[in-house]
Amino acid sequence: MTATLLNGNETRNALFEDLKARVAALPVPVGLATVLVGDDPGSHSYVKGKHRACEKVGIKSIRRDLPEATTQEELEAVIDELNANPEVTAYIVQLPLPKHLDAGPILERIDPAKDGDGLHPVNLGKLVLGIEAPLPATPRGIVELLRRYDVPLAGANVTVVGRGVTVGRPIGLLLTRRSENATVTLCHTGTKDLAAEVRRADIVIAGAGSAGLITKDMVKPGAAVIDVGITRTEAGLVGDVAPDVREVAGWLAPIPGGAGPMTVAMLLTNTVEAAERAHAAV
Ligand SMILES: Nc1nc2c(c(=O)[nH]1)N[C@@H](CN(C=O)c1ccc(C(=O)N[C@@H](CCC(=O)O)C(=O)O)cc1)CN2
Repeated sequence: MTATLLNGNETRNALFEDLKARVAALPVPVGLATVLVGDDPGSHSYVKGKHRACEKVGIKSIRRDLPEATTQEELEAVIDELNANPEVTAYIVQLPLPKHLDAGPILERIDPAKDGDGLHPVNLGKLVLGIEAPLPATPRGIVELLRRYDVPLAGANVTVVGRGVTVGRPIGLLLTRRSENATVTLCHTGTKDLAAEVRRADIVIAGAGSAGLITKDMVKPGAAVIDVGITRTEAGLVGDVAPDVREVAGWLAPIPGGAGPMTVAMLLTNTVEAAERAHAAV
């Protein structure tokens, strides 16, 4: 068996076409801002990708690039400026922040109505309560990808590996909504038997950031496997999922070309929805 590839690049491009039409139909300009602190090459590359995507869809993009030595107070001042800036429909703070900065109070300071990433505590709370709000971009992208490829979700056993705030923690909240109806197990470094948890899953979502962690022998034949654990090596990008998993999986969202491009598509979707909501409110 060779897995069907869940093609995030193709799906993102289709979503961009839809977003382009929605942006053109809005009588108000749409603006997405990014805040990037420091010199991490990966973060620089993701932010660049977000601005390139804005250009494709017709969204004005605004950059706030700050030096590594930026203080918590200086970063808070940038957040306050973006909250007040009428050109900014939504924005994100690129994660991870340098170690001397505390991401929690920064994310909390973002105006929840301008939260492009859906990571503000109020918006995560709304997700728990089933109230409409911006959704975390990567989890939303994963659900969209699974849906577009007709991967059965209702009643599926999903094993998530990794408890990070951008993927592992929120993905269970999306997949256990009534509309998805999956059963989710969240695994982490304290999990006693990771192989057993992965082996019984119909869907595996690997976001631990540990290269090659999920091996062929751990995957149930025919399962859907979503790789979101990027490690940068000299040889290039390596995912959490070993390459030969595609020989047993039914579906595979690989790195690169799977869930990653969907993250950007969903960030732009959150931004357009914020503009539509703001316009409907006037
Ligand atoms: N504020 C946020 N920070 C981070 C997020 C996030 O959603 N919000 N997620 C990741 C990084 N990320 C977006 O910011 C991201 C990761 C991967 C991709 C992507 O398209 N990956 C490509 C490969 C790209 C490459 O060559 O480097 C792929 O998988 O095909 C886009 C965005 C952490 N931080």
